[in-house]
Amino acid sequence: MKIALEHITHAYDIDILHDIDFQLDGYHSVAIIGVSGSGKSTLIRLMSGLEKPTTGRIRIDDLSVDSEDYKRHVGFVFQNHNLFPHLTLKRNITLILEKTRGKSPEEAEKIARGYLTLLHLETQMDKLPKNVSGGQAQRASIARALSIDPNIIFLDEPTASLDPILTYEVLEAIKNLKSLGKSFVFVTHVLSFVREFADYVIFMHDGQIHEHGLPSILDEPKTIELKTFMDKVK
Ligand SMILES: Nc1ncnc2c1ncn2[C@@H]1O[C@H](COP(=O)(O)OP(=O)(O)OP(=O)(O)O)[C@@H](O)[C@H]1O
Repeated sequence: MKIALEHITHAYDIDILHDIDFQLDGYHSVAIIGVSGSGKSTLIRLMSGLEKPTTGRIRIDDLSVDSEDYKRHVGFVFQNHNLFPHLTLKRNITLILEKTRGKSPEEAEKIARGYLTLLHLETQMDKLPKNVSGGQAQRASIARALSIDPNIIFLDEPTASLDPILTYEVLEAIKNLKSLGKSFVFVTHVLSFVREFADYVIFMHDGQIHEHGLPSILDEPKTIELKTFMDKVK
């Protein structure tokens, strides 16, 4: 995956991201870490094209993140599963495939079943989100993100609302997706997962990319801010 962040700033009522200028090429699983409020979610939303930066330009795999071509080929998994509550896990997927990808009901059913099975939800697919565990619902939302056959999947703290056992379950499921040959950009506080799954790490501090490098930066932080962060989350 090729990431080009060109002088990105972003403000809500105050400035959140401050002139991020950053290029990366050749990595497939990029973790974004940092303390709460450092701008991780904002950055991943901008990279996925969900929101536009106040100034600057983002290109990923040589496509502007504003372009329809880019948006059609990215999936996003939110902190909470964001499934439609009145639809079964399976229908949450088939609806999107039918409405946004022009799939026939039969094709959509086949794709949904395939990804739900990959995420070990074959016995849960006809249930409503409220009738499955938080981890199962989150795995269904990962299946939904995969179902559109994205090149890149963005995950914003996919286990934020889960207890340690469900967190483990969801992170194991994500690890198993590595063989699909997709790229991943994810925000997480679970450093053991970063060490196992990421091939590159971005550490955000105060709205900037403060330190970045291979996962080994976690063991040998160069800045006091990353060192302090590591001491806190250990
Ligand atoms: N929609 C919004 N409107 C106004 N301010 C926002 C909005 N979204 C985020 N912020 C503010 O922007 C700053 C960065 O938020 P962001 O969610 O990107 O940080 P984060 O590092 O992902 O934090 P967390 O780990 O708590 O999710 C915070 O101060 C937050 O309050």
